[in-house]
Parts: sequence; structure tokens; C-alpha cells
Amino acid sequence: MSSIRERMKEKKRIVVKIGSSSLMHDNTGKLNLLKIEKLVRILVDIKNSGKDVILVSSGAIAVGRNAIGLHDRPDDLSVKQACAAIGQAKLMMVYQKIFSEYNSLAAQVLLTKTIVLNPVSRQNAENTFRELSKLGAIPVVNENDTISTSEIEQVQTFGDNDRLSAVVASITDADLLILLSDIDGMYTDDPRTNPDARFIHYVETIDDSLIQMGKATSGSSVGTGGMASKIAAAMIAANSGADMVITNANNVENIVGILNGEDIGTLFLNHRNKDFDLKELI
Ligand SMILES: Nc1ncnc2c1ncn2[C@@H]1O[C@H](COP(=O)(O)OP(=O)(O)O)[C@@H](O)[C@H]1O
Ligand SMILES: N[C@@H](CCC(=O)OP(=O)(O)O)C(=O)O
Repeated sequence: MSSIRERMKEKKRIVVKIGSSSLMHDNTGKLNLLKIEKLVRILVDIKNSGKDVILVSSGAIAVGRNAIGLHDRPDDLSVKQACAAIGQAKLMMVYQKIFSEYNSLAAQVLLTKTIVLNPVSRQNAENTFRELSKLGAIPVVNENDTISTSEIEQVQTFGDNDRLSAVVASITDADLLILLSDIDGMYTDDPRTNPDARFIHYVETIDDSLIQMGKATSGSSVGTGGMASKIAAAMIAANSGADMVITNANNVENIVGILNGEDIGTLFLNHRNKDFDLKELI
């Protein structure tokens, strides 16, 4: 076990993000309940061990699409937003049920970019997260997709939950962000299109050559942002003082391995920057 990975054992506040593709069965588009159940059990156990944990869960639009029998990804904004409204409620119902089976409280927090950019509403959000932590609840965060859109200037969108999860790590002062994806971690190129792509275990510095390697291509019909948005998230996390690990959601036990210091996924090392202004990277 490397000394860099040893420091994972000391992490106190962990943000875990799961993407839409990882929550669903790819052949049916329905929720993978076994995976969600395992994820929740692990999160509650981390909380029980005395650490703080926050879940950022995508899936509102995908679950809503499935509920109304919409096979293709909607292009129309109002359809997307209606799907999100239906899907977010259904998703929370599932989370509530499973969290309560482990005697734990799930708390829904829906954010928009505007909330984070406005100092007063951002302070409110920070206070809420702090209070939830004191109460022993586990926040389940998503973007407020029914109202945030790039087309409405007053309510700008994060667009993908990788960036959102890094923003959550930043405003909650988390020391670790784990992105559960449909891939083992970052490669030198998208391995779905380039068989010669090599796995990257550690990233010390996010430079231009690394940014070029992370393509915006998504591995599924429900994912958003590809590796490019995960690198954008890593930049926010690193500046905020949080290490970030990308790992495969096929095995949610990877979370436990990462916290035990095992060499799993791609680790982006943090470089806390006290002059960092979140506004510049979102
Ligand atoms: N350099 C790269 N390394 C690994 N994956 C990459 C890279 N560039 C693009 N990708 C793509 O990014 C996808 C993961 O992003 P995305 O589909 O948005 O997943 P998620 O829903 O898990 O966030 C991978 O399945 C892969 O096809
Ligand atoms: N907020 C949207 C998901 C946006 C997103 O980034 O999705 P993903 O690439 O699956 O993490 C939803 O809940 O449907």
C-alpha cells in the first residue's frame, strides 16, 4: 500500500457521486436495486464509523423517462424537466426506503448553480449541510433539474453532476470526493474507442495534456459529460482541498477499499489553494 493511499484512511468527510448509467440496468433502463441497496448500506456504515458522508445522486431524468415509457433521451427542455420532476420523487422514495431500513435518515438537497454563486443562498446551503450533519442525516443531493436550465439566465445549470459533486465537496469542506462511474478510472484516451489507452493511477497536476486525454464522450445513453466533466470536477476538488478518486460503480465495495487505502481507481491529489474562488471554475 503506497503512503499516498494511506492518507485515505484519515478522511473525515466524504462525498460520493453516482451517475445515472450506474444506477440503472442498461438493458431495461430500470433501477438496479441491488446496487443501490449495497451503496446505501456502505454509506450508512461509513456514517456509523464516525465519518461524515454525502451522496450526490444523478438519475432523476433517467428514472422519469422510464416511468413515462420514454425510450429515447428527450431533447425538448420541458420534457426533460418533467421527467426530472417525476423521476426525482421516485428516486428519493427508493432512497428513503432503503436508508430507513438501516435506521438512517436521508435528506433531499436540490441545488442550482445560482444558489452557489449567490453568497447569501450559498451560506444558507452551507448551514443546511452543517445542520444535517449534526442531526446524523445523510444528504442526497442532485441538481434542481426542473428549474435549472442554461436557457434561463437567472437559474444557470451545472449541467452535469460531476461538477456539482465537486462543488458540494467544496462548500461542505469535504476531504475526499469519490466519483462512481461506468469505467474503472481515467485512461490516456477513451478506452471504448482507443484499445491502446493506458490506465492512469495517480494525477499530481491537471495540465493541458491531461485535459486533452479526457474526452467528453459518454459511455452510455444516460450519462452526461464523459471524462471531461470529471476532470473539471477534479480541478474544483483539488483547489478546495479534497482528493478525488474515480472508480467503477460495478463494484460499490470499491468505496470501502478506497477508504482502507487500497490502490483502486484513479486518484487526483489535492492542492488546496486558499485563494481559490469557486466562481472561477463553475
Ligand atoms: N480518457 C478517458 N478515460 C476513461 N473514460 C473516458 C475517457 N474519455 C472519455 N471517456 C468516457 O467517459 C465515460 C464516463 O463518463 P459518463 O458516461 O458521463 O459516465 P457516468 O454516468 O458514470 O458519469 C466512459 O465510459 C468513457 O467512455
Ligand atoms: N441531474 C441529472 C443528471 C445529470 C448528470 O450529470 O448525469 P450523470 O452523467 O449520469 O451523472 C439527473 O438527475 O437526471
